[in-house]
Amino acid sequence: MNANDMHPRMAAGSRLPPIQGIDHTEPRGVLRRLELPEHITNVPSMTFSRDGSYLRVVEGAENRVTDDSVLRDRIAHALDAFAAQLPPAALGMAFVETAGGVLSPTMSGSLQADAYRPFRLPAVLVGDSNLGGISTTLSSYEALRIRGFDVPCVVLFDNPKYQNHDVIERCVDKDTRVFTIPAPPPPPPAAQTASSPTPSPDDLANMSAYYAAADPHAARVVHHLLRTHAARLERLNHLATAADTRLWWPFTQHAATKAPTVIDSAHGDDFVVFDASRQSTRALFDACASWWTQAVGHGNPRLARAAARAAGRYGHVIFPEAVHEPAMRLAERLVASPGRGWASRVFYSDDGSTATEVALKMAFKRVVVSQGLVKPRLDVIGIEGAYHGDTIGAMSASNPNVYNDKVDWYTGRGVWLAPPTLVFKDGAYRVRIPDAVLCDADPANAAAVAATTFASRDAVFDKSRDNSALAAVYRAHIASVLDAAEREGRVFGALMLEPVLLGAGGMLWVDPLFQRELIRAVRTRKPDAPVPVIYDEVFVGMYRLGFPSAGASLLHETPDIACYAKCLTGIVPLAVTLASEHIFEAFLAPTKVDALLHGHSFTAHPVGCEVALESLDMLEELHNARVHTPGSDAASGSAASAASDNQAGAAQSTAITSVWDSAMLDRIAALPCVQGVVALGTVLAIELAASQQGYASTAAAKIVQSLRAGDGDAVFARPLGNVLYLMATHETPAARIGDVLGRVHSLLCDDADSDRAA
Ligand SMILES: C[C@H](N)C(=O)CCCCCC(=O)O
Repeated sequence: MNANDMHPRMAAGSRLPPIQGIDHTEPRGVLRRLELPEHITNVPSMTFSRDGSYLRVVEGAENRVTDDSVLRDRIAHALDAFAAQLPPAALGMAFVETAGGVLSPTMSGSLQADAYRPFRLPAVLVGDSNLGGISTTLSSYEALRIRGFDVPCVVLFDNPKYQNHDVIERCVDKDTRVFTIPAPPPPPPAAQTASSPTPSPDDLANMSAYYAAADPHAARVVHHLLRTHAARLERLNHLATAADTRLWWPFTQHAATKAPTVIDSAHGDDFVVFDASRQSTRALFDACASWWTQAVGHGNPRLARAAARAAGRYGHVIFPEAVHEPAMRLAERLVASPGRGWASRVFYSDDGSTATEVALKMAFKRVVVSQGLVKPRLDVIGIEGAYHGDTIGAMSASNPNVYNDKVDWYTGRGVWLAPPTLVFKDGAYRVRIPDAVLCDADPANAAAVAATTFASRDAVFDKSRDNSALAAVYRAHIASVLDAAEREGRVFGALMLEPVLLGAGGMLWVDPLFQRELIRAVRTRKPDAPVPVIYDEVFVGMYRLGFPSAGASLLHETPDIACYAKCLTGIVPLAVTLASEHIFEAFLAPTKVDALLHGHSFTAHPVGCEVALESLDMLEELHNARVHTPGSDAASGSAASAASDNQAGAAQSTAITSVWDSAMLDRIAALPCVQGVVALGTVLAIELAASQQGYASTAAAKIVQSLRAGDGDAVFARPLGNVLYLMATHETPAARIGDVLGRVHSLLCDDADSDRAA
């Protein structure tokens, strides 16, 4: 039976046998299953035997593939070579065969399932029909499923003695079929094979007869694989065509949407998206870190296993007046870092918005109790352009802006200060000071401070700036705004800020000196009952900028309350609000009604807590690796605060690093179409010069679309108006970051040329 007996369009099949790195010729070389066209004989360092069924890996150092990416490149090369030789519109079936078991190590020491995961090829699991085979088969099965593999079928030899397929069939998921194939005849006695390595004519005849008999069974498996493949294509096409008719996307104008991004899976830095025009998938670099949540890469098996073990142990359990290990261990971990030196309590909720809602309730109660107020109308002190979430309470802590302009219930409840911001442009870090701030400057040095620049990122964060003229200008401005507000009878309930970087507000780098002066001003206004300081670190926390707490490390001030989410887990919704003991004590009273009557059904869900613990482990390992890598930026030490030293132990005195290549940043920042660049930690923001600034601008839309096109270097980014921002993880290879930056630079240049030509 040859290939197109299987499927009218099936032209050929190929088989890439396992890579064991040893000389491997199978004496029973009669497995002539799928003929390979003559010209596919030599793929680098892989030699197909003439009969096309075997790969001979010649012993030799150059062939010991000890790097998974090299291994994957070679397999991709072989598969592309096979696909390329198929007649147009013909269907081929290629099998990449592994050996030694799903979790056996490759040359690099990684587990096979992890090494092949980026391909996420549908897995045909060869089960074990012998005693003990049910457990080995199902363990392998679960190991594949937990890593996100589709396993359309499990195939095992029929063994009437143990009937393993029966139990296996009951235990696999509904999208997996179990097939049995007649077992081959026993091999000739060992003596015989030892004396003559070539198979005896009897054995050859037996095996050929066996294969002929097994063919219909094998054909059933191949038909099933073709059906599941066709069904998968159908589902992906349905996603592409129907998504826009059923889904209601957040932050999306459906009237203006183009074809949706059909994400078939994700791994490492990439989405694997379905390209309906080619009926195939391609990789797309997730430069949005899936709304700023990704820090250790997609499809990470350690996180998947953490979720599975907690799901298995607890599922979900109620939390009020209860405790479970993951929640307790995580709370202790968070109080130690980022809460070191100030936090004592952890309140769990579901997402950034709810974490900031909880923070506001905590701060307001503290003020009411410490200042003996009764039902006051409280205002937050905040920074213009700040974003604290999409729930109405969290929105009310932001000044009127594009995100709340169309929200009918929105009532801004605060006093907001226009922030001085920084960009890197033309070789220097330039402070952009709003007129509102400058008008409080002593005219003598207004001009001087207005043109403040810095030669290095570290200099911007240096505490020695506290004695600068600009600090005095900031102090004067802050005092005048807060005095004016209090004269209007405003009562402050909290200072709430996103340390260092306003995310949704346009990736604005706020002058850390200004935020520090604001914190100090608020704390010294009523020293006996200071207004609580809230750090909304939902975006910038958890090493997004390179530190567990960006505020503590880069502003050199610790808060009273802080919120974390996003990178805390990376794969499941979980948020925390950390608080210091004096905040907690405001809720202590004989009556329940004075308690914090706020709680979500899945508060402190064990899956989220366990995943967060694993995520923190990885983030700290990556951080320590960065800090201890000789010659890395992180190792050189700098303006990051002494306070940070008390954050997560001694290792913390590190420089403000950026994963983005500084030479390429210089070139991008020098482009006329670029107003400025901000590169902090894993975040890069490119502010495009545009007549319309801000979220409503469409200045970055074109380059975002261009970036998504292409194969091999396509990039998924989301604009914030005229700001194109990109995020990487702490694991993203420098070469990949270089490719992405190169692509952005060339598109910006093309854009500039086409604008000039227009
Ligand atoms: C998802 C979460 N609400 C968040 O942090 C998003 C901020 C706003 C993003 C605006 C956008 O991408 O269009």
